[in-house]
Amino acid sequence: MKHLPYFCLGKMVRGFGWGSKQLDIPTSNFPEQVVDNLPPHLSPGIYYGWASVGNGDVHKMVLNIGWNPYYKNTKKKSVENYIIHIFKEDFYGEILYIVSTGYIRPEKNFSSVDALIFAIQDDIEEAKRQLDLPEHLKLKEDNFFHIPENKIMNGH
Ligand SMILES: Cc1cc2nc3c(=O)[nH]c(=O)nc-3n(C[C@H](O)[C@H](O)[C@H](O)COP(=O)(O)O)c2cc1C
Ligand SMILES: Nc1ncnc2c1ncn2[C@@H]1O[C@H](COP(=O)(O)OP(=O)(O)O)[C@@H](O)[C@H]1O
Ligand SMILES: [Mg+2]
Repeated sequence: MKHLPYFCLGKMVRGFGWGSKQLDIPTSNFPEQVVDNLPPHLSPGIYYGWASVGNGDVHKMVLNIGWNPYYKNTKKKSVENYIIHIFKEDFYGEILYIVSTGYIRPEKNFSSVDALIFAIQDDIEEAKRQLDLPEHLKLKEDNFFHIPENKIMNGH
């Protein structure tokens, strides 16, 4: 996609609480300000890229932009990341820095929660493979991940 890579950052907020409870795949959700400021040409769907919590280590991630059709969330567009790393605790309120480097697929509806989980696991495997390719790997070292929190103006 020609508008990638897409860089963005924001303070993590609470979502619907479905990610860890029902799917065992927690997703850190961006605030409304980030969702409303997405470039219009960035299509909803599943992406992969790199993420860092509060200037910490940079990890592989998968990103979902959309309306979670399985949960019939038609009202509120969400932008959420599963970071491919085990964290010891939650990090609500911290700043998440991400860069999306590639697109996987559109959001879909599923006939069961297990089918949704399998699809997300496939996305995670695809992300891991793609992000090892040099064109994606190079973004892991981008200076964007080292912007100190006190230098961030208006979320950019
Ligand atoms: C990589 C990835 C792919 C996803 N794909 C879909 C999808 O195709 N359809 C869907 O309804 N939800 C999809 N989801 C969204 C989950 O339904 C979502 O993470 C869940 O609703 C958690 O929401 P919450 O953070 O508000 O609790 C995806 C999430 C991730 C991280
Ligand atoms: N690997 C991870 N990726 C993303 N979020 C994680 C991860 N591990 C722990 N978390 C925490 O889990 C929270 C999200 O859980 P989730 O069940 O999706 O709830 P919510 O609906 O509030 O987003 C994140 O905000 C973050 O603090
Ligand atoms: Mg979430």
